[in-house]
Amino acid sequence: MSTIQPKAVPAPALSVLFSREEIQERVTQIGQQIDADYKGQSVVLVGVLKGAAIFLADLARSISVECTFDFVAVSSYGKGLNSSGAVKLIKDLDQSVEGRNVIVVEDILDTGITLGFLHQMFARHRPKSLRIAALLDKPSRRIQKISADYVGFSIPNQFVVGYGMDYAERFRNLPEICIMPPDFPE
Ligand SMILES: O=P(O)(O)OC[C@H]1O[C@H](OP(=O)(O)OP(=O)(O)O)[C@H](O)[C@@H]1O
Ligand SMILES: Nc1nc2[nH]cnc2c(=O)[nH]1
Repeated sequence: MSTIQPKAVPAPALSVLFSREEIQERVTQIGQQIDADYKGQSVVLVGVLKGAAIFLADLARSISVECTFDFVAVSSYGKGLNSSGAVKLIKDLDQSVEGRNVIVVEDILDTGITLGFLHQMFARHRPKSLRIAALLDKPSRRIQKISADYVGFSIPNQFVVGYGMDYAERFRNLPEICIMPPDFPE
């Protein structure tokens, strides 16, 4: 197993869970699946900031059906490893999605609280269709009953960083997805 050593501070190494090649291959496959599912139609990719930004950027370039982007932001986690359980909308959609094919793009589906909240909210906008693409899924952590239509990888209960995902806002720019050791200093 390969590791990444954070440079700024003396800290434990991060072990690589998925390499950039593995991620790219899976994102390409999801893009092909979306192309097949929405052939001849257009989609709105709605990214959930900030974690999904990099996945959305790669996924969008892996699909060839007509697509537009929008972004929402919610707050739920703060800076630690555990959810507060409360979701608040910080940034709403810029444009109406009524009658559109919406794909909500998330980096990770964990307790399901964030996507449960967003799914309910988007359903009220009466889209033509509403689906979820989550790069990572941690089914063992689920509190809210929700599943993604497109899943990159199903993973066990480990806190991960990289490819958009952070620990206290750090490591979002790692091209790999790495496991954060529980004793990592804040
Ligand atoms: O299924 P859940 O338990 O709700 O967890 C998933 C959410 O947690 C992360 O967001 P975070 O609040 O860390 O914000 P970020 O996207 O800005 O990193 C992730 O991006 C999801 O939005
Ligand atoms: N960065 C990060 N955010 C999360 N939010 C819910 N689970 C995770 C995780 O494993 N990593």
